[in-house]
Amino acid sequence: MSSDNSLEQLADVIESRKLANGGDPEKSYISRLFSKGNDAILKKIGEEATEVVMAAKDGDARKLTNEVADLWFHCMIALSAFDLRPADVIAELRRREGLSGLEEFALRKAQQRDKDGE
Ligand SMILES: N=c1c2ncn([C@@H]3O[C@H](COP(=O)(O)OP(=O)(O)OP(=O)(O)O)[C@@H](O)[C@H]3O)c2ncn1[C@@H]1O[C@H](COP(=O)(O)O)[C@@H](O)[C@H]1O
Repeated sequence: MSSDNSLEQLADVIESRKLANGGDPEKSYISRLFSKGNDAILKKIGEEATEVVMAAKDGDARKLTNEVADLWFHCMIALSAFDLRPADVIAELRRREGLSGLEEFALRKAQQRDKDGE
């Protein structure tokens, strides 16, 4: 199974856990998080990102894998809250393929200068 498929399958589960789709905060962690609102979801992303940094600093590869999984999972809940899908993020990454980060940065700065000069 491709990783794209795994992410899309998890996104389907997350979608099904929305309260509007019958998700039950008593039975589902995801539904409980949705019931707490966007701030709670974003707070979890901040916590999980910090845990990723700590695991990497500790040099603990297994912990890093677990923490990145937690981070991706909570980012997917945030995407779902904004009615976005993993495919939207993958499309954005594909759009960037072949464009060096440094080139992209220079392009963005030039566009900003043009905009400021308007
Ligand atoms: N991939 C995950 C997944 N990853 C992490 N988590 C939960 O995310 C929570 C956050 O972890 P923390 O380390 O912050 O622990 P916590 O107990 O919440 O800590 P505090 O917030 O209380 O500080 C934990 O309860 C994990 O169980 C997940 N919960 C669900 N899934 C997937 O979502 C599916 C549906 O889950 P439910 O919505 O619970 O049915 C599952 O079958 C899984 O496939």
